[in-house]
Amino acid sequence: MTKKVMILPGDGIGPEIVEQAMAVLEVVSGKYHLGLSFEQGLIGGASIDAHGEPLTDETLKAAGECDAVLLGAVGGPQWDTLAREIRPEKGLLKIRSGLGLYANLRPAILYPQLADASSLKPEVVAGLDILIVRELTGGIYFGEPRGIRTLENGERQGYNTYVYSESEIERIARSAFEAAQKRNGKLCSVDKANVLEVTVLWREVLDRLAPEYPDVELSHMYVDNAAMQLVRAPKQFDVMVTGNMFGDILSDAAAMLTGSIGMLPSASLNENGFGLYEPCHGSAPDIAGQGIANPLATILSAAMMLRYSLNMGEAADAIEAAVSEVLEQGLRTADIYTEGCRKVSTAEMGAAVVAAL
Ligand SMILES: NC(=O)c1ccc[n+]([C@@H]2O[C@H](COP(=O)([O-])OP(=O)(O)OC[C@H]3O[C@@H](n4cnc5c(N)ncnc54)[C@H](O)[C@@H]3O)[C@@H](O)[C@H]2O)c1
Ligand SMILES: CC(C)[C@H](C(=O)O)[C@@H](O)C(=O)O
Ligand SMILES: [Mg+2]
Repeated sequence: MTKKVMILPGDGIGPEIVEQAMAVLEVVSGKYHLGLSFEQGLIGGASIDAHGEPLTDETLKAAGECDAVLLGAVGGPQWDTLAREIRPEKGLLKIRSGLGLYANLRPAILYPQLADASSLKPEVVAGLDILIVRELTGGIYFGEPRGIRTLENGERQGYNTYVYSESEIERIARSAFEAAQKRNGKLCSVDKANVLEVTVLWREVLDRLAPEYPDVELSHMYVDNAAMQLVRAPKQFDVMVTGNMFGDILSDAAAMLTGSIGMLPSASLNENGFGLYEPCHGSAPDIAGQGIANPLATILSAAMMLRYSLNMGEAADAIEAAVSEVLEQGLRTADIYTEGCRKVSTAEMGAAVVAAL
């Protein structure tokens, strides 16, 4: 039985890090007889250059017909001047929305070997293991109307709409409650219910569902406080659930607690468990082409793919153990480098994970 993975390397460091993750997948596929096969596609600027649009309908369809998708990153300054509709990031939004990938799981886990690389003091982050559950196909990212209009006085005005329907809130809330049940039974919902009606409704829906999950202790926090608490005392959190934009911002902040954004993987799932897997970071144009990007977030995303979408938990465990092993050996890409360690390139890090497997 073969499983087909759509590979979308994207732009910037995307192809560099995806190459390492594929090498890791090929090794585990052989070792654990997983029968993985791969199909390559274009997304982001790479697709704009080839087809004039950031994701073609054909690639979207092909991705949906695979068993899972592994993505690098999209975007870069060379496409910034294009019309808003054909920006590379639109390809990412199109695949998330087109495949119904509303549940974005972003685990921020501190590998103990990286305690010194964290932005916080080792004693504040030791043992950190947070799961951010971010709603990914709604909220202000997708709300209509949106655009830039000219007012009667000739001034231009930009506008977006922050909307969530009850059903959208309910399904992401259930994903978060269920995740909390599998972990430590603690769920913090993050909103701005002191100001925004859309998140008053968000809070109401969470409260309404809470009795169905008596083993989960639900709390609420305003997003500004949550940002502060994340960098003050992050271990108070276990599972956090929030909307699209707050989740985008909080997960980048959480990344630094683990040492680097280059360590944060993600899974984006639809209601059937079909998923797209990608690092939380972007295409890092400032270091693209230098061979120094950290491939571990992508490699860990590949592990999440094996676990969540392909039912290959043993191989996922092996990849995570191999990542831990290379960190134990003192290998560090530049972003997680601390004194006394050995600085390695993207390719060396990938090869070390393969060797550890
Ligand atoms: N999922 C995605 O594809 C995604 C996510 C975020 C940003 N973007 C896009 O990427 C482009 C650049 O955005 P940005 O600079 O704001 O964010 P970014 O995440 O690309 O980079 C932010 C900083 O983190 C560093 N960094 C990121 N990933 C790294 C890695 N694996 N190893 C080492 N260092 C790493 C970069 O060098 C940079 O200094 C933009 O076009 C943006 O829209 C895409
Ligand atoms: C590139 C952008 C559209 C994307 C987002 O905002 O979701 C990115 O920042 C992310 O976190 O995956
Ligand atoms: Mg982001």
